[in-house]
Amino acid sequence: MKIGIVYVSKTGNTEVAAEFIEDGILGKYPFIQVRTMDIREGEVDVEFLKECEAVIFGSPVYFTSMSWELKRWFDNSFRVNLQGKLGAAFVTAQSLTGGTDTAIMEMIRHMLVKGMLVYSGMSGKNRNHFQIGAMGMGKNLEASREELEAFGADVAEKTIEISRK
Ligand SMILES: Cc1cc2nc3c(=O)[nH]c(=O)nc-3n(C[C@H](O)[C@H](O)[C@H](O)COP(=O)(O)O)c2cc1C
Repeated sequence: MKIGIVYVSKTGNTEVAAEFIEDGILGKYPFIQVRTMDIREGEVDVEFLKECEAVIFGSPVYFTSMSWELKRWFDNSFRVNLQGKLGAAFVTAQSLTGGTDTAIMEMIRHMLVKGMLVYSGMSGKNRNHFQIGAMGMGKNLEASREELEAFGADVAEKTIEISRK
């Protein structure tokens, strides 16, 4: 089983969040092959993505939107077929009310256009959080570690559940 984490990070926060999510997946499901892929570093491996059962997208919030680099990736990757795969989204931001929801919704819209099955990560430990996706506060990401790890584990659990059906 494979899960890809595709993200943009300029000052490192979203990268750390991606690593927390990866830790959360592997901490509970060490048999899953997880790859974090930084768009700015050209790390996205399309062949790996095609083999994934789930793909998690991450972005910093830029003026209440996803980053333009992730938008560009979606725009340029219309031939990357992710149909039927589970999708989930996370952002990092400076402010709780700084557009985290709107940025996540933009990412979700792109996943829907790709025919992905979108999952919020809202069950188990995150029952009262992450109603549409996950978020970490950029200035103190360590405070979000536990939630981001739980989000990763939760997405992995749902991926396993769906794949067994
Ligand atoms: C151009 C720009 C626009 C930003 N706009 C917002 C915003 O609208 N709301 C918010 O909460 N944070 C905003 N931020 C803060 C970033 O979302 C936050 O610092 C994020 O964690 C950066 O992620 P990175 O370190 O992975 O690049 C903005 C930062 C930049 C550089």
